[in-house]
Amino acid sequence: MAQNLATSQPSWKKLQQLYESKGKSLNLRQAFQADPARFTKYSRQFGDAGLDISLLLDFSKNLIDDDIFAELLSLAKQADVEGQRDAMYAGKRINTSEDRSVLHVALRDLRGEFNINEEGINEVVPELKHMQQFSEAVRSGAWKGYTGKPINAIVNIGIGGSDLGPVMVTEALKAYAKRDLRPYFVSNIDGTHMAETLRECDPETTLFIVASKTFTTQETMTNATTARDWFLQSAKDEAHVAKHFVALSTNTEAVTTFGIAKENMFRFWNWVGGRYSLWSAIGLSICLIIGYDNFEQLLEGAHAMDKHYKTAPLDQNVPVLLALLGVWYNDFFGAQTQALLPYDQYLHKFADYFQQGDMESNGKFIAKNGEPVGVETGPVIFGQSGTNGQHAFYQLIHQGTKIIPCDFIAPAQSHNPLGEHHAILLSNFVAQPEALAFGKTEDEVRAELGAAASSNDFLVKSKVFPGSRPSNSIMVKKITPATLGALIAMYEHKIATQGFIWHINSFDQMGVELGKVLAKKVLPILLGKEKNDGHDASTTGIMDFYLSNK
Ligand SMILES: O=P(O)(O)OC[C@H]1O[C@H](O)[C@@H](O)[C@@H](O)[C@@H]1O
Repeated sequence: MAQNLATSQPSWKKLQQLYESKGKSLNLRQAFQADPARFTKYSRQFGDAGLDISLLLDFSKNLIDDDIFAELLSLAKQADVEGQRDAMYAGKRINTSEDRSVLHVALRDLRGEFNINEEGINEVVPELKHMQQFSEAVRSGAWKGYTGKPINAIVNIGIGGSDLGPVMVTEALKAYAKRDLRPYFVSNIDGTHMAETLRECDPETTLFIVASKTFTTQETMTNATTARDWFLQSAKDEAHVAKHFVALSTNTEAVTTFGIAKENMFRFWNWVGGRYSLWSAIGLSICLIIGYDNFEQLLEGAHAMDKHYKTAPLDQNVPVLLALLGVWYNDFFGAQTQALLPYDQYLHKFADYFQQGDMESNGKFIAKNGEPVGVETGPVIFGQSGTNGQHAFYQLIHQGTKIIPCDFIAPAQSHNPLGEHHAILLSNFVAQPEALAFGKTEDEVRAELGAAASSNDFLVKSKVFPGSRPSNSIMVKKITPATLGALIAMYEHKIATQGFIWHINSFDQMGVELGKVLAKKVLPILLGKEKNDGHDASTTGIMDFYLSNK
């Protein structure tokens, strides 16, 4: 099995040589001067006329040339990205540690085009119908609270994948939101999160959605119990819970034990990973806020990207190209991070969402064969909506000592075309990658400063931008539900492709377990039910401090 490790691919060694011989010193000014066709060569478009999706990926400002690009594509071939991708679409149990198939693509395959055969697949469309009926009843006011009033606040109680997707998408598609239905998302076990939310809610008009794949997550169960207690303080009668609490889960037994009726449960299946679950029943809050038809458009947009990823040749395949460029920096340049920089205020949660999407998927040190992976795996994802990031951390991206590959993302059309705002926003979206790629030389700085340059050499040096700092520019026509669906699916497939190359299992998340187990062990000490012993000196010291200060 060792031959499956990324380092055993012949192209891995060739890429190392290419990095040494020219990658690390590649100069983007010279590359663009030498090749007038560079943009044409290193950009791709993805579109779907029916869904009105147009997407441009310009990857010409990357530290690649034709040899490097060809070798990256060979790496994808040698790592059998296509075979692993096909196994995913075929419902093979590619999540080998948990012996599960990985079928979020099935959630978006409403017409059964992928012919996937797995338990539960036939229930996808009926479950969507259930979501449609329920969301329409709530939105129209036909669904009434226990005193006969319509619902005006939705509180989604969930964490991780049962929170981040709905939060990100409802924010991203706020332009489509029903404004008299206020969305809240309570995730943190910190009582403040629930308390502050409840302060703004009325028990007579609030709908709680308890979202948890497993329905055992401590934060979610504790928050849901607190919400139910709060509700019952007013409603008194447990029979009213049915009008105000619904559950999204794979665990019917735990849902009914919690007291939520079966008909108020929206199901999904264990082949839906938490961080890929916004497309399932976990998306109910999205349906409620933007309406079912828009939710379906989101699914259709993702499906269009799923078809592209499944069928486009590697050198035309947008998620594959993004993945290969990421591997190039992550594994050969030693880049530790990847910045996601959407120039769209509605996408202000995009980077937060893909922190889980990427870091939980690819933060792995063991390869699928049980050996140490031997290469650098997933990057640290961070980001911020433009232009805010520019005034916060871009200094380091432009002039720091680290290489930070950036994805700049922007829509051509704004939902809020106020005066010149959008043109100004886009001028920054265009200028930042340009500045990163081409920089400013010492000669240029001297020419600009004139006489002042000769008296202050440090000033001159401080104003130099080294350039040749890599970025992708991704432009879409507009952030519609379908386009957003395609964008999210694009990154999902990018992440999966990298996992395929690194030969890791991108679909489990064992790394979240140990902390949870230890928290359960120390809780009785913090509650004063057990003595503070049995732990290391540091852990004991922290708990002592807490116990004497609480
Ligand atoms: O939906 P659940 O089961 O409550 O899980 C919530 C989250 O828990 C853990 O942190 C991980 O398993 C995540 O992948 C998951 O999204």
